[in-house]
Amino acid sequence: MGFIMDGLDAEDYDRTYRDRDLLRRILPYFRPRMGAMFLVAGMIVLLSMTQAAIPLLVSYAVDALQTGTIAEVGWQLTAGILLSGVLAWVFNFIRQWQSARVTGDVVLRLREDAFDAVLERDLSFYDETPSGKIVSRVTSDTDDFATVSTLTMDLISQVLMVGFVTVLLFLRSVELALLTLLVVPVVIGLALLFRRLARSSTRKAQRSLSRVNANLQETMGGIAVAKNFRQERQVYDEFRPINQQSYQVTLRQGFVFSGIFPVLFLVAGLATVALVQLGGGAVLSGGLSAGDWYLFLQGVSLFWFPLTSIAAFWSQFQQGLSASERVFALIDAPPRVVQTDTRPTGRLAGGIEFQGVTFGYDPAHPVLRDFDLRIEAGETVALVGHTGAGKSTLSKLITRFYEFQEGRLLIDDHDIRSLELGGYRRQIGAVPQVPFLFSGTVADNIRYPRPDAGDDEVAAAAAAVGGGDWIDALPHGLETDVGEHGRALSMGQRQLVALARLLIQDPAIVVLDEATASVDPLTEAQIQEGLDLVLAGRTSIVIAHRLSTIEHVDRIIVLDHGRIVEEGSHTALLARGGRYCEVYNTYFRHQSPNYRAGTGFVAVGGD
Ligand SMILES: Nc1ncnc2c1ncn2[C@@H]1O[C@H](COP(=O)(O)OP(=O)(O)OP(=O)(O)O)[C@@H](O)[C@H]1O
Repeated sequence: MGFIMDGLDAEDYDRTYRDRDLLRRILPYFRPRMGAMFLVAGMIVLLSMTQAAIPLLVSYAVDALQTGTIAEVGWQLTAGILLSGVLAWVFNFIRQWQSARVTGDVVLRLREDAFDAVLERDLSFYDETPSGKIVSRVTSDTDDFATVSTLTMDLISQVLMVGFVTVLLFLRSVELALLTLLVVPVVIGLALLFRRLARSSTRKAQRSLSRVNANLQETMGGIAVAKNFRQERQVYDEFRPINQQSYQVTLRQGFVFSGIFPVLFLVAGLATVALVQLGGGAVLSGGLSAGDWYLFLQGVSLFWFPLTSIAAFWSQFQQGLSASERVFALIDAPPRVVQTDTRPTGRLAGGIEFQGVTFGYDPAHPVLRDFDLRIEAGETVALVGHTGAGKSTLSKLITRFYEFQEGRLLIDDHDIRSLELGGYRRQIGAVPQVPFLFSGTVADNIRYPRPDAGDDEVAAAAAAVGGGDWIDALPHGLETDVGEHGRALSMGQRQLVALARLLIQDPAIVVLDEATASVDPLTEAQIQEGLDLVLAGRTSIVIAHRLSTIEHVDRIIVLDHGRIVEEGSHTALLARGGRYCEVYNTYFRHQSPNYRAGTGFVAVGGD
């Protein structure tokens, strides 16, 4: 079938499934509802039979009119038509109801699996895939897949109906049946032509819509910056042509979709004219009864409807199949971080050793080459270096968010790949520059790593960080709502919450990316106190941005282009006058209370 990635650029993990494989992936979702599926199939057969019975009964009535026997059989035929109508309604109701249940169940489980797969993905997956695209796989793609199941059931019902009508027509008159069948190639030709037009216009419409979504997402994400620079007009001007393009493309799609039915009806009308003409002549010459003639005229429309709807929904059908392919590709994407064993970690001491590690986000362009570094258990290490030096990369390998290509990374002398990942991660406290807070209260956020932590524990952790004064500044203390992403708290407060959260987690290793955003001196002092408390007794790797941190750590590691160029204590490195002094002059010196602009650079005597 060669499914096409309609409207979405292929991602790295996308794959093309053979029809057989796709079917094998799809079927298990329907299996638990087999009973309901059989019921639906039964209803479809019965519905098609009762629907085909109505024109048949009417044709008998027409014959009875012609032969003058209507008075005798009229009421029976009327009752038959009424009964068929009622039964068709009942069968259709059961069919729709049951298929809605089946489809609903399938989407429910598919979406759960897709969401589960998303949660299991490595961090690299999130770096590489725009979040909007992941969301659309879990939501609209699973919906599109549901459309396929509904359409498949409709399709089966319509094909059955065509089958019944064809048999009926042949039973009544082989010539006229063949004449009716003559229009089939015409319809199929038109359907194929339409399929091509519809698919191309649908794909364009999807793409233009995803451009609108992407633009909206970016605008909302950067709205503060846009407002700050008073760029609302420019943002609007950028949005307008994208929106207009979407309008034009959707209009074209509407034109194509609305164009096909009049054309198909025209062909149906021409076929009906031919049947009226030929059939009417046959009735007059006595070769055909009036009832048969009526049945054939009805047959054309009974025939026509399924064929046209198969044509009309073909593109939707394909779209749904490729949607299912996208969802399964997401579920089946192989993890990059692979553990070779599940060694229980117990309580880690926290020793870390990189042995000849080579790593690149893109393996062809390594960020770290043959990298060696040993961090003793309980040591506090500051990583410094210019932007892009590889500081965050080191922390991402320690947190096991990324897989390295060569070398070994040892944790307490055990290969990191041999550890039970869940247990290991629970012992790693990672704090990003801008701590992420989830919607809820301050207390909820502090409790996040250990939901069973009692109120006392949470209050004690909050009070321990920075002396706890910061809690008094919150309108409702620990019960203050943090707002979306913690926006209702100041940057300093968010950092304090993150530190209290770390106390509750009680990790053996802390990986902390210090905030670059400056906070007021009081909060700064509170954060410093909090840090001292949180880092004590743990192995800590701090991507340092504050002078007070680098002055107090056990060892500073200066990175440049993924290599260690210097290491030692703050005073020793300053005395050496090497690369550290450059970094110090650039990033830290101005934070010193003795700093005067333009004076007092530390002499750089190194390379
Ligand atoms: N997700 C990513 N995908 C591809 N390349 C990346 C990714 N993250 C970082 N890099 C690249 O890896 C190199 C090291 O980046 P890293 O983030 O480790 O630097 P850093 O020292 O932490 O810088 P900064 O202080 O600016 O955060 C850079 O060249 C960067 O472009």
